[in-house]
Amino acid sequence: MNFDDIIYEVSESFATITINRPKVLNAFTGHTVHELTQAFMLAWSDRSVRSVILTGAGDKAFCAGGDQSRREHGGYAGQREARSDLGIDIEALHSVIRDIPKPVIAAVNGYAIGGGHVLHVICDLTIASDQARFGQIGPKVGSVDAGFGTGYLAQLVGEKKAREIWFLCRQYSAAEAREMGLVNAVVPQERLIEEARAWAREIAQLSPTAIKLAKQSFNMASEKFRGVEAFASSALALYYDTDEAMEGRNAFVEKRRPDFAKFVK
Ligand SMILES: CC(C)(COP(=O)(O)OP(=O)(O)OC[C@H]1O[C@@H](n2cnc3c(N)ncnc32)[C@H](O)[C@@H]1OP(=O)(O)O)[C@@H](O)C(=O)NCCC(=O)NCCSC(=O)c1cc(O)c2ccccc2c1O
Repeated sequence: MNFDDIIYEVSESFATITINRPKVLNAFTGHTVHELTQAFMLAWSDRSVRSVILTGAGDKAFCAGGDQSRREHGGYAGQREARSDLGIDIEALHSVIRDIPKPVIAAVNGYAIGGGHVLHVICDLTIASDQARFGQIGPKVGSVDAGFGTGYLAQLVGEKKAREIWFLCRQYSAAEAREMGLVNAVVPQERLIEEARAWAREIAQLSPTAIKLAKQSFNMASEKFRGVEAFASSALALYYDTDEAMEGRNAFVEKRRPDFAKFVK
């Protein structure tokens, strides 16, 4: 199947999905998210695929989140075909990554920021290049990924650390991410994809049914965040309609610091 914003490949026992918008650090639009969801569905139905590797094109970024150049008051422009009020069906993508009964390995080759960070958080396993950078950025650009991006993140790294990640919007190195339990392994950039493939080959030696049951069982403890995310998406659409949220988006596009002072209530 041909895609515009992603590359979908199957070889040996695994599928590799590459977000292919390197000029904008692999930031996603509604169309990108739709294609990613379709690719995961293909991998799900292909019995030769035993795991999925998700990565980004180029050597700078895994994914820098929502494409801010497409964002306007209320959501993402020109993408009203999406079911979500936001113009991006991100919940469908998050759901398919969790529901596909095969391990999803994020191979993080650079920035995993904002909604791009949430994508790797949701993946079952994360292998990071030593050049990778991790962080949430919503409160700087007038956005928030509540649900898996907050609650499930806290399950992984602990409440204090998750709150730090969101309330300070700092970036963390691969070594720091490893230290806080956010990633499984760190390898030199040039070995990243080969390492992810080696993990995929190991998985292919194991019982697919046991893996499926294990994944579904792990998911149960965080299932409540799906409901939180649905509610949060509706809230986010209302927030995106405010001048406060637009100040964050505009500051990024205009390459200046945001000024949120006048929005304190
Ligand atoms: C990631 C960075 C910290 C990297 O900084 P650096 O200085 O190394 O690189 P540049 O900033 O110069 O970036 C190079 C080039 O890429 C463009 N770019 C980068 N990120 C984006 C982006 N997200 N959208 C559009 N364009 C982007 C940048 O403008 C440069 O282009 P030039 O033409 O000037 O060369 C830094 O880039 C950074 O902080 N990026 C912004 C990250 C960001 O704001 N992400 C969005 C957060 S909100 C979000 O992700 C989100 C998540 C969801 O789940 C949603 C769900 C539903 C709806 C919306 C959602 C949503 O918005």
